[in-house]
Amino acid sequence: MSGDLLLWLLALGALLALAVQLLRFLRADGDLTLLWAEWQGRRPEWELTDMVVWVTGASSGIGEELAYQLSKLGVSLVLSARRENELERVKRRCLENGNLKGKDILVLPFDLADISSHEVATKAVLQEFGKIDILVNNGGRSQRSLCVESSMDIYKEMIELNYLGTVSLTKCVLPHMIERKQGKIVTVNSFMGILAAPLSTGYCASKHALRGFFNGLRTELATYPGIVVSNIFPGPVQSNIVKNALTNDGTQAVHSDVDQSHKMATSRCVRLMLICMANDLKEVWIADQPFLSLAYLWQYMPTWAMWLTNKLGKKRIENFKKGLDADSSYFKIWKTKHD
Ligand SMILES: NC(=O)c1ccc[n+]([C@@H]2O[C@H](COP(=O)([O-])OP(=O)(O)OC[C@H]3O[C@@H](n4cnc5c(N)ncnc54)[C@H](O)[C@@H]3O)[C@@H](O)[C@H]2O)c1
Repeated sequence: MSGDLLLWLLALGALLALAVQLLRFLRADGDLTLLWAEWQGRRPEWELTDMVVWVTGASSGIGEELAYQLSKLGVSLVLSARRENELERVKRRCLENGNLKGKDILVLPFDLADISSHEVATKAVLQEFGKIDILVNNGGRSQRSLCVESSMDIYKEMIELNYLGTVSLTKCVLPHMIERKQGKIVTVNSFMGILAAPLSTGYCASKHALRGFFNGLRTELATYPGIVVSNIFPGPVQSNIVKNALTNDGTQAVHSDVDQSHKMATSRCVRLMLICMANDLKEVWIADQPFLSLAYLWQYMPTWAMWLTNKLGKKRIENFKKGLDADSSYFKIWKTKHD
């Protein structure tokens, strides 16, 4: 074989490999480290058993699904949110479908925004189970309103609930983890903590603040390698987040029956969250395309990303003004199903 032909064949092979990787990326629903961990890393079924896991926002959406998947792993669960009856419903389903007994699940209602309740809640968990292995800071609320039309109450609530509530609960649990020199602090952030979009200025601010806080905290805990701080950044996921979002004057709600078919299935998002926890990953991105690509664009080519987001943002505002879910009508073609 001539040297030229060999070179051509090698180049063709490299191009094919590149095309395969590109196709893979187009179907990816998580960042590359996370997908590698899913393929080659530790399984949640091996790593997360016999642990005490405290999940906030466990009455709905991502937190509720997390409770169901964790209950199958044989952990002890603490379920928190404000509504006790909803938490009891989740507990019943965990017992029906999981491997747990009644004594393995503590229902602990409290308001995340009421930081005076956090110390008492933490003591209650320690009294019941004697330790906290994983704190999942998941509880939170979104926003659907334009800045010029939003009252300051919205910005106050976003910061008090999403940011200060999470910081406060973490500060209550931290001394216990430091004493044991181990633990995982897992925070459900959002793509809105990496990028930004119209209608969510207060929400974006609270999630960007969380990213800064936990990245800073991790550096302070460098002398405790057994304490892992993980930030999880999901894109759009099926849940009640839009239904419960704060609007202009701080009252509920956008609209009750939103089409969520363009969003990632809650079960898939939670499975990837468990992979993150089992492998002690520090930052993970979870989203279907094209949302995932948008995060990469914001990270590596911010000026282009902002130009594109402005274009898409116009449609987002139009949708909102028509009473549709802001993202519902223009990302459907990319939907990939995982259920
Ligand atoms: N669903 C998405 O598209 C998406 C995307 C990125 C990030 N997130 C984040 O995921 C987390 C869970 O949201 P979700 O999508 O499951 O929404 P959801 O509305 O279905 O669930 C939110 C949970 O937080 C609880 N909560 C709200 N306010 C509270 C308060 N004051 N005190 C205690 N608990 C409170 C709710 O009761 C509920 O259990 C949130 O932090 C959200 O910002 C969601």
